[in-house]
Amino acid sequence: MRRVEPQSADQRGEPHPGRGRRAEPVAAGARLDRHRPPVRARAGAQFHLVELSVARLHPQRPRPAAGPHVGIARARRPFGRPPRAGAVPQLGTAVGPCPIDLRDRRLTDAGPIARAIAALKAGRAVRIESATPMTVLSVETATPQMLAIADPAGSAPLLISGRRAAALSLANRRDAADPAEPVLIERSNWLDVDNARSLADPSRDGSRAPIGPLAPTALDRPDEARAALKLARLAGLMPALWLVEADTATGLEMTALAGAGAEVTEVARARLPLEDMPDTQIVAFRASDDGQEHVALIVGAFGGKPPLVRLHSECLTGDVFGSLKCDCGPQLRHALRLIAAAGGGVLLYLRQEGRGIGLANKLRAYALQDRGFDTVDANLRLGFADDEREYAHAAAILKALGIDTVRLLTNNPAKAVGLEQAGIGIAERVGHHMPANPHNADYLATKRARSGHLD
Ligand SMILES: Nc1nc2c(ncn2[C@@H]2O[C@H](COP(=O)(O)OP(=O)(O)OP(=O)(O)O)[C@@H](O)[C@H]2O)c(=O)[nH]1
Ligand SMILES: [Zn+2]
Repeated sequence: MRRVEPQSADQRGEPHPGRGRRAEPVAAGARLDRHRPPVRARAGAQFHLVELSVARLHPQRPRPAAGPHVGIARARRPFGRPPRAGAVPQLGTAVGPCPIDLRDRRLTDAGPIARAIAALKAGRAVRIESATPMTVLSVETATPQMLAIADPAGSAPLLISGRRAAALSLANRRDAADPAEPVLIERSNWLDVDNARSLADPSRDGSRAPIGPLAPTALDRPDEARAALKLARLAGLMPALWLVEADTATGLEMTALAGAGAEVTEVARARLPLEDMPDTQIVAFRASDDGQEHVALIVGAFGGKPPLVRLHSECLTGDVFGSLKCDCGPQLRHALRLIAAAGGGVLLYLRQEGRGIGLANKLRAYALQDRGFDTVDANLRLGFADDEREYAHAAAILKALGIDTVRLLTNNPAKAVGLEQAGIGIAERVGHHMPANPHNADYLATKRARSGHLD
């Protein structure tokens, strides 16, 4: 195992104190694949996540050399903890350098869910460890070779979301036709990697030759199946997984814990003068569970009454490219102007692209909209709920900034409810309407008619 040498201790007090300081050797026996005690998942079930490497699944293959690793700084007093009342950093306040407790850690020592997400995206198997473990591979990313290694008997069934099953007209053939419940489809010899992908991908619904018969079968581990499908969503993948039975005795490569709660850590802060808002700071927060990096823009100085806060969900197409299909770009810029006009407040830029289904899935939804589906039905057809966003990270960031009650800028009551359930008081909901254009008028009407958005 190769390790980057620690830097000398005399760097203390220099502009980046602590970086590389006091790196300690890895404790004897410390291994990536060590088991840690389980923690209670938010849903109430106890899971570990285990990534299975090709090397472990296929012992004849030579193991790659251990990669280089460096120490990663960790704040002694996590920034994620709320500061004292009245101690909200104001503009102009120097932030940092902060005391850091440097542990020697692998760069891959990210949150457990983050590692499982990376594994699924890379086409590797992830085991959801519980009393009845479940090992899955993404239908979207697993190669035929990987599937053959993880499932040499070729018997792995296909796990899809209940909503996708309904779109495939399988719902009425299940015991419980609850769209939130995953569905397991029996393996048959025609169900190969390509056919499974075309089953999962609604853009191929109209073009693929009929495939089947599809035989839904009993699902004995619904909690694990739901957790696995949620992981696929967090990875921005289609909700379809191969359920493989790998050798659990020797298959461990990397152990992680799921459901560690919604902790966030402030990782960087800087001034970011914006047009007409020179007194703005940008703060990056990293979530401990899925590793997602969210951003807070602190505009002006706020204090006293509950600040005006906007939770903006990432929309690459609208925010960056100025897409006319939605109202995100104008909403983002107008929210900042409103916050500045109110004397200060916070905009959270949350990495919830596509209402929580990820960019590729949102673009799949757009392709369905090109074929006549509205924004809600497109999500359902893909196998997702209309809105998959959660607000625990947003609430944790607000608390880290010393905010526990807000005036929330939104037309979406579900957003206010979600934030309130995550522990933030809503003193007032402030409407946030943008004029419609010919390309988004139907979209905005659908959100009012079907998603509960207020006029
Ligand atoms: N899945 C999907 N996501 C979309 C679509 N159009 C925009 N989005 C995403 O929706 C999110 C913005 O949410 P909106 O529903 O416009 O607004 P809201 O946040 O619910 O409500 P407001 O607070 O009133 O703006 C962003 O993450 C966009 O990427 C779409 O057609 N399908
Ligand atoms: Zn948008």
